[in-house]
Amino acid sequence: MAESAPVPKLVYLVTGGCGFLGEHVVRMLLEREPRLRELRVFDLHLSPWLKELKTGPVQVTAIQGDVTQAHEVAAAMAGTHVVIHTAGLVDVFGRASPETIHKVNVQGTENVIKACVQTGTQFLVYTSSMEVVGPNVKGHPFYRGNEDTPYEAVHRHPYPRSKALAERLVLEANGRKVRGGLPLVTCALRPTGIYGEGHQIMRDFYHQGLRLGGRLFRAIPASVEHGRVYVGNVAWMHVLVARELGPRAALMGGQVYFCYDRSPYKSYEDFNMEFLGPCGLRLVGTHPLLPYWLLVLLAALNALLQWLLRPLLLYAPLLNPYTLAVANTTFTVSTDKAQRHFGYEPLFSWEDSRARTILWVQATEGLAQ
Ligand SMILES: NC(=O)C1=CN([C@@H]2O[C@H](COP(=O)(O)OP(=O)(O)OC[C@H]3O[C@@H](n4cnc5c(N)ncnc54)[C@H](O)[C@@H]3O)[C@@H](O)[C@H]2O)C=CC1
Ligand SMILES: C[C@H](CCCC(C)(C)O)[C@H]1CC[C@H]2[C@@H]3[C@H](O)CC4=CC(=O)CC[C@]4(C)[C@H]3CC[C@]12C
Repeated sequence: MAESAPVPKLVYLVTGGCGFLGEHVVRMLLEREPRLRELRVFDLHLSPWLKELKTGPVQVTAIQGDVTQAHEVAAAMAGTHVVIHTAGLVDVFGRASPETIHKVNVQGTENVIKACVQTGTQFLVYTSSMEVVGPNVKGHPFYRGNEDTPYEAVHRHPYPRSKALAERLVLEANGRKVRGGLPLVTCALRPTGIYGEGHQIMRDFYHQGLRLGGRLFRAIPASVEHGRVYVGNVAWMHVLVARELGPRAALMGGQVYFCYDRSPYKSYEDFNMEFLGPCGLRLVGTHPLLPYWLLVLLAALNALLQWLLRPLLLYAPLLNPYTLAVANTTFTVSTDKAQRHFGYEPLFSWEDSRARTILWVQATEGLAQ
């Protein structure tokens, strides 16, 4: 007898579902999670493309809400089986205050955990970050590391600090009893630098290159490798983890997984050129054009200007002491933990990921910045 299709019965909620990663998670769930009955998309700002999704067989419910408001989170989560918590304030440029970053990333995550307990949501997938590990303030390289590689994780910047605190809360919550008496099963995914369709910083570099007459200038030595992962593969990992947390709770509960695929190890700038090159940009210099001490000085000057100008305007350039340190420290992962624990294989090859990203950069040409 032919096997019948599974009856869709699960309700998922994606926080931050209108963000760069969140949108890919939402679309991936609709494409590849046959057990889905309803998908709730929770975000501070709802995107217009959500309307297009409302015509399919899965009920898509858009919920405008704020993760820092416990009652809004609890109301949105009532009756959900799985929550994928991607919402966060991704700010390493000094746009938001450290307090706001903490509030959204840590308190927001606390609210999600509390809501799981209160409403009986049994599965929580948290989008953490490689930044939870490093690079640390000492600039130690993390070369082809995995989830068990010893590394001195010391953070001073509000963003990695907030992600580390939030991740700890999520992992500690594993096993806590939720409403109805079942144990909460949690796990955290740590993407390295995500790239792909919708990546704002890639778009910024592209427009910067266009303004500079089709050129970008090398600032970081080509020998410094930076881990990158395609957004579609990160989304796919979230979908798989959410699916497997139930059947493999004993193995996966309370675990962390780096998000990885077969994107090549390269410096941040050389990697970007994989996409920006075919779009007509050129990276000038085989070595950094400015000496490192001068970049350090410029980064410090930017930080000072940011502080001085704050009462008048927001000055938040890409170069600051923190971004320079991250870009200038080798951080790459090499692991198969996700494959061993829940059968993850990248859904998109490097060639596909590259082609999709190039098409997207080309399509952004001429768009307002
Ligand atoms: N972009 C990257 O390279 C990496 C990102 N991550 C993590 O992935 C997650 C998603 O990041 P991206 O998609 O890049 O950022 P994003 O800024 O594009 O998306 C974040 C989403 O969260 C929403 N959000 C922010 N504050 C909120 C609040 N108070 N209540 C409800 N929604 C709120 C935003 O409106 C946005 O739609 C974040 O948790 C981030 O820390 C981790 C590693 C790398
Ligand atoms: C903006 C940086 C590159 C500019 C370098 C300069 C000024 C010399 O040209 C980006 C270099 C590395 C990026 C970060 C990294 O990919 C890890 C991240 C993980 C996250 O969770 C959030 C984003 C980020 C911190 C990412 C941010 C931009 C860079 C610092």
